[in-house]
Amino acid sequence: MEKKKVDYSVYLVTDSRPEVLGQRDFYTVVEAALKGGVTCVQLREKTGDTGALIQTARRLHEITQRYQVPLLINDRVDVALAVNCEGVHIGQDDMSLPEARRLLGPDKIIGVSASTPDEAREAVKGGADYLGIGTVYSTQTKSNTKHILGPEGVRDILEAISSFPKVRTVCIGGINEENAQEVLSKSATSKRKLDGIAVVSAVMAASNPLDAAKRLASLTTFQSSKIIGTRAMQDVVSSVPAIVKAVHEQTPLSHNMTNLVVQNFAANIALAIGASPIMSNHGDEAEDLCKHKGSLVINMGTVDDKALGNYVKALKAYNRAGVPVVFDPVGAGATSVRRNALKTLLDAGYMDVVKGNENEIKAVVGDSSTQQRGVDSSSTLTDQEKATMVENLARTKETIVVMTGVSDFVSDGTRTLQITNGHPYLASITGSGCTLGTTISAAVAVWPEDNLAAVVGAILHYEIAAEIAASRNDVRGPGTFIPAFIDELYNIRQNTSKGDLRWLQRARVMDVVLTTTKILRFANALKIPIYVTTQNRTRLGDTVAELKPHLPSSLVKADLDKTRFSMYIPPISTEHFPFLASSSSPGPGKGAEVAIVGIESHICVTQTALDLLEAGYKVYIIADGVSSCNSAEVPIALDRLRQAGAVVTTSESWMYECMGDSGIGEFKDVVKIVKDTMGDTKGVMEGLVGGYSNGGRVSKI
Ligand SMILES: Cc1ncc(COP(=O)(O)OP(=O)(O)O)c(N)n1
Ligand SMILES: Cc1nc(C(=O)O)sc1CCOP(=O)(O)O
Repeated sequence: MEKKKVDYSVYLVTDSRPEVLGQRDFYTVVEAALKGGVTCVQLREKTGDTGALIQTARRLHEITQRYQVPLLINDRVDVALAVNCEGVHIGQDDMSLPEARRLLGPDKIIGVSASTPDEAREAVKGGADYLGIGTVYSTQTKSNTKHILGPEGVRDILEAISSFPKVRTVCIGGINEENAQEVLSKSATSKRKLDGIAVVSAVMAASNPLDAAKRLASLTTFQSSKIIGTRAMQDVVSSVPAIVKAVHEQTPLSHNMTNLVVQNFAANIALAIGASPIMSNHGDEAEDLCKHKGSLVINMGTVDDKALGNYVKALKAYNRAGVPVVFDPVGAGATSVRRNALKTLLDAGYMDVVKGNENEIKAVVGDSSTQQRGVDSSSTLTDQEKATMVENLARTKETIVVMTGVSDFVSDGTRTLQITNGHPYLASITGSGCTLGTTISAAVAVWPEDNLAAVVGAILHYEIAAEIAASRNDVRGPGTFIPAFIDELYNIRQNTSKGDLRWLQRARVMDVVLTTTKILRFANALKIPIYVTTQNRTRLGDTVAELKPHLPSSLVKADLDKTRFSMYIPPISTEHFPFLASSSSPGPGKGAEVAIVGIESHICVTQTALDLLEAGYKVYIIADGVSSCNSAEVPIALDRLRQAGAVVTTSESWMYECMGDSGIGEFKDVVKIVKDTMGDTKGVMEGLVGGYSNGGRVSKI
């Protein structure tokens, strides 16, 4: 058994104690686990004399050999030598690694336990073949565990050994069917991920060890490259340089099954961004190609029956290998042939990213209201509707959805971003949408920990290159744009690899405005007056476009530009909200309530709230509707305002407080708003739990 080829994906560590095994026969249980798909076995016996241990090891080795699975002995080099099995696993307090290597020789496997980055570094430098990284979660199986690492601690260790690509890694401690995928995906870094999970009780104590092993094997094989969780938009954008650099350094294989029109262009784009393209439309080749751990693009631009069969074969092969697939349903709504092809492909497997223009995404959703003409990209939806469509689709399909257009919308079902980079020349050349798919494929291949960030990175790389190319003096139209575009894709990745990130200053990414939209829809339903201000409009920009449909003139009582940080400026302060204690002018009256949403909680929101409180008003701060460029400012500002007498609450809580009674006529409308925005609210609130708000604001970088 060649040690380099050992599969560590489902690593069984045995335990023959009755509290784990019950009355069952030890060998029968291990053999059932092997039948279920265990790929490596460690004999771990903490008691008993050496003679008995050698006997057990010898018998177990006969079994594991039949399944061509390596047997390793926990702690005991002497026993491994006596039975001539494949190797040992040693802990930090056991025989030293150099001594074990001296006794076992270069061909035997030596695994070493690591619970810190230092221990891991030392073990890999000392020549360990694999690391057992633990303890991940608390466990009943081992009493003297040191640190509970969680997936993040495992990730730190993987990070620490990123320059040792040959050493293999498994995690151990409390791993089971429930948490296996989470650990595998959350611990992955851009450079490496775990090679497997090591379990004791999840198999040894399972009522059906064969099925338990089978399920664990399927979880590790289908290790998805996506993580659903909420991070601030800034986190997504801050990963972009590392993503572009990772493509440059890792040269991932981008396997394109694409239409005849763009094959050559797609290969050139892949090379320009640093990927390694292969244009293979033969489904049977996928089985070999997916082993390179790159990614697959299925672009159904010139689909026919034969092509469809090939796509299905390739999709299944990549899914089996857990390697990402980017799907471009070109022209999906145009003909019944394409609609059927779309259905076949969606039923055949899992797509990590679905990318299309508005009509194509509508076809994926199953909306046949628009008859698509060819592969055109006409638009009937508002930005808000597009954002909602990609978000809902991403949530139901548990994938990343990209809707391209003048603005691109990207969502993982929780985080929804709008990107407004690019240049009209992209719409004047053939294959620009298709080759964006190629660019995305390279990014998701190197950035498994966050597919959304990978997709955003790819879009920014692609669209900013287009902007820079279009602004060059030598570009006079779409024809001269193409070579300049390829050059700029190349320049961006070269510059990024040298740390020059000036290109990224052009990024225009917005978190789709979540809470403020909800609050405005609510204000519309209940006819609550709205006051709008902007801070130095000419320099910092107008109120964001997404909010405009929710700002009818009948409700907007003031829309002012200001330089003062507080919104409490004339005529708001003089006519609408006069100082209650001294003013005799008509105002909303004592006890009138004002809810505040908006940006820079520690500046404008704070100053406005303090002024209104001083003037005698009851002030609600909608915590999930305020933000700051520096997220650490938000909780400090909210604390201060709470102490000053403001009510700090959530959008939903405020809305129900305003209504007071489900008997009111508008109640049904409000419930609909709450339901429509449930996903947004969840995402924003998860951000808040992390200590800050990223909702209700527009952040530009
Ligand atoms: C795969 C794997 N990883 C870690 C351990 C723990 O080994 P060790 O540190 O020697 O502790 P004991 O379990 O032997 O007390 C392991 N056995 N296997
Ligand atoms: C053998 C072992 N080593 C650990 C470490 O942290 O190094 S935890 C552990 C026991 C793992 O058992 P279970 O999968 O039943 O939780």
